Amino acid sequence: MDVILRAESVDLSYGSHQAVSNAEFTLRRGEVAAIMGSSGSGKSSLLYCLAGVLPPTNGTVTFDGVDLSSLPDGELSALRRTRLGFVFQYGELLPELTVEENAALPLRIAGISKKHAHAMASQVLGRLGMGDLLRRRTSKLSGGQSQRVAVARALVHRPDVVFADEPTGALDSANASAVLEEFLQLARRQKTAVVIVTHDVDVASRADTQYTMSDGFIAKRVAV
Ligand SMILES: Nc1ncnc2c1ncn2[C@@H]1O[C@H](COP(=O)(O)OP(=O)(O)OP(=O)(O)O)[C@@H](O)[C@H]1O
Repeated sequence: MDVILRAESVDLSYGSHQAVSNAEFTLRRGEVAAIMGSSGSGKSSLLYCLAGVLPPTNGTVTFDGVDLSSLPDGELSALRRTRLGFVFQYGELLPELTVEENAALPLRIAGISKKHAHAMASQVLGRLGMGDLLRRRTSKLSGGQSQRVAVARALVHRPDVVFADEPTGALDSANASAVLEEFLQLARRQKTAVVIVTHDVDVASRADTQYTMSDGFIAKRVAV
């Protein structure tokens, strides 16, 4: 399988504090990688570098053969919008919009017609068991339902890579497990690679590759 994302000798410092040191990371198309480690070990910081959200202090991140630091800001934002997806712990939906409108947002921003965008969103939402709630405002959803909408929004435009930071951390364990299973199944089905930051060993056990961070270093890499 070809490599979609690669980090080489990546450091990230916040002022004098070095949060990531000399990270080497390779992600193939369709691969699921988990990043584990104790609180403050640098997991989110590494994820932000990989996602092109924060530029590394040293080293390079290459997406589909392109060094992210070589892209002007506008091109980097466009790449993030069109080829990447993001899921966070609390979903971060727009409460005034419906389930369908929230999930369709990446397509609408890309200029796709409302009709087409909503058709694609409702298909993904259906796969996540949300087909009966398309017109509900997201302020009226349970935590598990909200997280499914966040997953649908991250996958709807069939990105190459989805970055997920503790995506089910706000859910109870039964709900977390169900949402995660659906998320990874759908990602694998559409060959979207996933980088998932998690504290949960069960979550990491479903990945193809597990990275463990300690004090900013990748201490271990295991192919499951
Ligand atoms: N914006 C920032 N400014 C300064 N220091 C930061 C900033 N963000 C994170 N840090 C520090 O960098 C280190 C790594 O933080 P990071 O959030 O990447 O860890 P993490 O492993 O994701 O932690 P957690 O599991 O608690 O979310 C920590 O010592 C943290 O305090």
